[in-house]
Amino acid sequence: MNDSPIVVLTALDVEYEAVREKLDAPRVHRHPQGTRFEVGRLAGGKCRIALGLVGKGNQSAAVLTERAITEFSPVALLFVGVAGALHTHIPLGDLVVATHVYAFHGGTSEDDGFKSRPRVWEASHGADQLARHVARDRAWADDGRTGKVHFGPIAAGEVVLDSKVSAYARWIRQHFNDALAIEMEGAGVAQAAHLNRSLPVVVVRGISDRADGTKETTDREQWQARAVANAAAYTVALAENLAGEERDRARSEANDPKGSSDMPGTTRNVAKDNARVGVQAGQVYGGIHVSSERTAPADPAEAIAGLAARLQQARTSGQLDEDTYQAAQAELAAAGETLLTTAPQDMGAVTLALKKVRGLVADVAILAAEVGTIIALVQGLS
Ligand SMILES: Nc1nc2c([nH]c(=O)n2[C@H]2C[C@H](O)[C@@H](COP(=O)(O)OP(=O)(O)OP(=O)(O)O)O2)c(=O)[nH]1
Repeated sequence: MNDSPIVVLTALDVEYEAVREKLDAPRVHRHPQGTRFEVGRLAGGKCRIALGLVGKGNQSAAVLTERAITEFSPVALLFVGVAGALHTHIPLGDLVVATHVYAFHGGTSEDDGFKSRPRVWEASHGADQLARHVARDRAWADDGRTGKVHFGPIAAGEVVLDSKVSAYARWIRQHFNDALAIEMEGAGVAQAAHLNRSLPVVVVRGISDRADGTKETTDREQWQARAVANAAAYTVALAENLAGEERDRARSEANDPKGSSDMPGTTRNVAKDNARVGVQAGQVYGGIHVSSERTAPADPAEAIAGLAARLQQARTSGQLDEDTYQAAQAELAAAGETLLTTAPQDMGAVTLALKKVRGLVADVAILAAEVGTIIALVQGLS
């Protein structure tokens, strides 16, 4: 089953903290270029979240969204943050979920004035439907939250709007009249998701100011923390639902109901060494998995090299945090080196290093089992 996480991105520390506190013992996942993510399961839930901080603005949001997608291959991407309301019927603390995101800055300046050339990204149908379902269900608001969820366009630009009468305010009212909220990252995130096979993305914003000249006051009244707490509660419920749908999809793919009764769920043909396996079938129903069954190499050095590659994969997929990964690789390298320089009857040091690796990767059962197999191989040498 696909255990890819759902990536949740935020711009401000207050937003990051609101999501982080929903995670059970998150582990740091460090990208080689220094970006730090935290990966963990939702407390009391099944969904795995990779949480990141992209900072303010569409440009860094786009670059770091791309980075997060490459790093985690998520099943969906959620952006959680605060925003200014553009319509007076949306009170502070309510949520706006983007049906589409306008990048409102595009345009051409001509002799007779500025002409709008916006770009727009629409939420995927499935994600939009699920987001509305979670909003209706309101289980996320069980702890007494009162915020309402509104669905509509969000305008994303490069300025913090804090006026009702400025040129920007007039521009947005005139050209993006149906936008419910304004913020600074949605366009970058949506663009990056679009460039990655239109990965489903949902932008969730808690309304923390009215974009009308009173932002300083509402900020002082802690509306950012209050609004984003609502947004985070809703978002984690949405993440659980998205992950649940993904599990259902994977399960139904595995037990395809169209499968014929005389075809068993799983047929295993294992070829070893140079043997060949042929399959003849008129019609095959259900998911087909073609894979070579990995048989453990008999050579411990080869087995150690293979394990090093799988440690790297586990780090990339978020199963191992950066510090654990580095420590395990260091012990494994020591084991590999000692193996090459030590007489077969004196393999104690190699076994000890491998046992340390096994302790470090104990949380990932398949890796721990693989280390166990290598230990047995090494012990067989002496
Ligand atoms: N464009 C825009 N973004 C907003 C507004 N309100 C709001 O919360 N946001 C979102 C998008 C940004 O991630 C972030 C900007 O808010 P901020 O509090 O950091 O803005 P600021 O630069 O005035 O804050 P400060 O550091 O000067 O205190 O919050 C708004 O009215 N316009």
